[in-house]
Amino acid sequence: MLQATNLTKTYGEQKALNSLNLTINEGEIFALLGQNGAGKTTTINCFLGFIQPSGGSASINGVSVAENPLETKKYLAYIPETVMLYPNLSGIENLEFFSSLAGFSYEKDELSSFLSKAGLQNTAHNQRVGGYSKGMRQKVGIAIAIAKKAKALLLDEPTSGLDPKASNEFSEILRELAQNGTAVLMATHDIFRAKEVANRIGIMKEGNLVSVIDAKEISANELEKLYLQTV
Ligand SMILES: Nc1ncnc2c1ncn2[C@@H]1O[C@H](COP(=O)(O)OP(=O)(O)OP(=O)(O)O)[C@@H](O)[C@H]1O
Repeated sequence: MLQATNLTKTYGEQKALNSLNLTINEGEIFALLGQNGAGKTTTINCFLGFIQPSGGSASINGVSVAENPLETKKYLAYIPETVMLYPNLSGIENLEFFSSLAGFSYEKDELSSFLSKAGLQNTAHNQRVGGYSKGMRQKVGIAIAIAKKAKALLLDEPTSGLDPKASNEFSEILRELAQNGTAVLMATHDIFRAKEVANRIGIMKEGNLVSVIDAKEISANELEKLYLQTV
């Protein structure tokens, strides 16, 4: 579903991303770990079409992002560290607006059911987003992904700043989305969360994907050791 082929991004002399080869299948959650500056956000931005690769390609559902950015955006949902929403609109109104941008028109009760699926408590659906906690805003981001029927979900440090319970709930919902066939690529600094939620974990260093590990085959402690040895 998500495929990087020799994907490279250079800034002057510096290789932010060096010939990345990676395939993430439907229903799979892939977590990218790596120090600040390792190339995680660059990878995500290439899939989003926010930056043009210097070489190689990123494709989604077999379609090249660089050649067909409008088409590939239809397959995608993106959750950054802080989901940007309109603070004066309610959760439902934000969801209505962002799903309409993606070409979907839903009744209020359908919008409400997407927010519930994303784990947002019913009492919050009609409240202004300006009063939401960070975790509640992230859940609206998930609801947008559900409403867009995204085939691929890209997340950049989505649980940073969430309390452990909110982070755990977030992971549960990611797993449900994956079970329904979504391919998930998540950049994170949270080794424990990566181990808990992902099927495979990649460790990046200086633009290179240096290890890819099956999450079932490693404990959180072993993963931390491997991470520290790698970066
Ligand atoms: N617009 C830019 N101009 C020049 N260099 C850039 C630009 N964007 C990113 N870089 C460089 O590319 C490298 C990879 O950055 P990237 O943001 O992908 O790292 P990251 O792994 O996401 O880090 P973090 O964990 O801090 O988010 C870094 O060395 C960064 O300085």
